[in-house]
Amino acid sequence: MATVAPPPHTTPASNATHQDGRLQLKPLEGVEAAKRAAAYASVDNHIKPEHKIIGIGSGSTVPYVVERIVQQGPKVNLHRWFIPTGFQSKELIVKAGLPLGDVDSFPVIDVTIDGADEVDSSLNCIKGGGACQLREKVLAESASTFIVIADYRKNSTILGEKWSQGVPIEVAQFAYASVMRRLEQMGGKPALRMGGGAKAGPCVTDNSNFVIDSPFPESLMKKPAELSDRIKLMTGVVEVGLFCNMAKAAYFGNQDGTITSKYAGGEVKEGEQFDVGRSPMVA
Ligand SMILES: O=C(CO)[C@H](O)[C@H](O)COP(=O)(O)O
Repeated sequence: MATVAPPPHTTPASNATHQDGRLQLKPLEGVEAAKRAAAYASVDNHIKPEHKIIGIGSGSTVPYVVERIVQQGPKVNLHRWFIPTGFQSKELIVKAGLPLGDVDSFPVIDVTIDGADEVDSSLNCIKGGGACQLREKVLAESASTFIVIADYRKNSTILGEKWSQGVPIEVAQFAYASVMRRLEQMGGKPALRMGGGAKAGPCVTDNSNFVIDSPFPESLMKKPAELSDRIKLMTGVVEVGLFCNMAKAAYFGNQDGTITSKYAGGEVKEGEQFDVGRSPMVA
């Protein structure tokens, strides 16, 4: 673990207000409550005081990771650096008043925690729903420990079971049409991701590339590592939103408030109670 000096300008945001030793949190229910529980559990189990370089993923579940890290307190956070996986992730770190680092300065990361669009029974993930998969995969690979968090909607046996939008594939703008054609030839149903109402034309990533989303038949999706390698070899493909054999653990928040956790060795813990109101135990 790197030893780092506290940055002079950073003052971590204050913790959630405490009353009689318990956190006063915003009441949540449904999917948001599930996301928060998964995120809190992942931080409590994997972000320890000795962890100084921390990768922060992207998406709507990761803000709860940052919230839980802030609850660990400025004493420990002032001696850490937090590495973002894109613009949204950087803003999360800065607005939380946590020390912002970059992967150039800290190429070796202790722990990266990130969301996922879907996770299979072997912890292979579809990622890139927010078009951040390139930087996310760099930080996932650079981390000694990569942890995935999600709500119950993402917990699958085979990829593609619940996430129907397809595998997000970041491509060079110049090459998108030829990659689309190659993906069709291998059985995909590719679609160029558009910018949505806010932007006429395609979605453009933080790296100035396009994203193609492509579902594939189950015969291909049940061997995600092979599929990822085939796609990655196509000229013009920058990164594939399949994260295979990378996650050490995945935490899912359930509808009933419990947590399901899956581990790289195959262990699964179902229905564990998790009390989000209990303040994190940080030495
Ligand atoms: O890969 C990602 C962005 O590219 C996100 O981590 C993934 O889309 C999950 O997002 P959310 O937490 O909002 O479900």
